[in-house]
Amino acid sequence: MTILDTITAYKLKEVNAKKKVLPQSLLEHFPFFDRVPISLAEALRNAPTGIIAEHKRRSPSKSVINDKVSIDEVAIGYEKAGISGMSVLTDTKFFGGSLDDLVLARAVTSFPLLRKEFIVDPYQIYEAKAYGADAILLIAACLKQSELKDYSEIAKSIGLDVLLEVHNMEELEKSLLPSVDMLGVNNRNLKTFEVSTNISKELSKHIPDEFVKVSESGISSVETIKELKEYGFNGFLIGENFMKTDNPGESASDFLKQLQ
Ligand SMILES: O=P(O)(O)OC[C@@H](O)[C@@H](O)c1c[nH]c2ccccc12
Repeated sequence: MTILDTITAYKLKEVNAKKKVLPQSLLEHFPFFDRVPISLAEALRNAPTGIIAEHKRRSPSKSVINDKVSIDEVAIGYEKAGISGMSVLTDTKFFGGSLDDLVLARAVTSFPLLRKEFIVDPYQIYEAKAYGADAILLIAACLKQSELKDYSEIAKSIGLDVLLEVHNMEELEKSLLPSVDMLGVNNRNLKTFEVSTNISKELSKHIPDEFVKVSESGISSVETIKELKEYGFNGFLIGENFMKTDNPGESASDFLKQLQ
C-alpha cells in the first residue's frame, strides 16, 4: 500500500460518514453556496508572477511544518503580499487542516481559494463550494478517466475552476479534458516523496496551450520559477517554503519582490 492508497481508502470512509450527518442537499443551503466564485485560472493567466501560496500545517513527508501561525493571519498575509491565489489544505488526518480553515480564509480574503483535498466523491465538490472555495484539486493518480471527466464537469456546473494534478505521462494522457482549466504537474512523487522540477519540464511540452500550466511542490527559489516560465508555466504552487517561516505572508511578500 502506498500513502496515496492509504489516504484514498480513508477519504472514502470519511465521506460516507459525513454524508449521513450532513447530506449534500443541505450543503446547497450554506450561504457561500450562492457566492459567485473568482476564477483562479484567470488570475494566473493575467498575473505577472502567478504564485499560489499554500496553508499547510504538516504533511506525511515532513510531519510538523508550522502549527503556530493562525489561518487568518496567513491568509491576510498572502493576500497583502500580492499572491494570485491561496491553496487551503482541508484534510485533517494527514495534513492537519480542516474545512474551518477554508471558511476562515474565505471570511478574511477576496482572492481565489483552492480547496486542497483528496477528492474521491462528488460530495466533496459541493462541500468545497459551500465552504467558500473558488477552485478544486483533482488528482489523476486517485481517479479513473471517467471520474476525472464527471467530477470536473460537476465542478464547472457550479462555477468552480478545476486544477488537475498529474505526475507522469500516463496520468497526463487521461487528463486532457475540456472541463479542466489548469493542469498541475506535481514535482513530488506522492508514492516515494521524491521531488524534482525536471518532471514539470518534461511534461510541459505535452500540455496543450488551452490549459493553464501549474508547477507544484518543492519550489523554493526565484531562479526555479524563472526557469519554469521558459517552459510555459503560469502558476507555481508553493507551500513549505513559506509555511516553514514564522511569518508566511511576509516570506511570500519578500519572494514576490525578488521575482519582479
Ligand atoms: O510544500 P510544497 O513542497 O511547496 O508543495 C505544495 C503543494 O504542491 C503540495 O502540498 C501538494 C501538491 N499536491 C498535493 C496533493 C495533496 C496534498 C498536498 C499536495
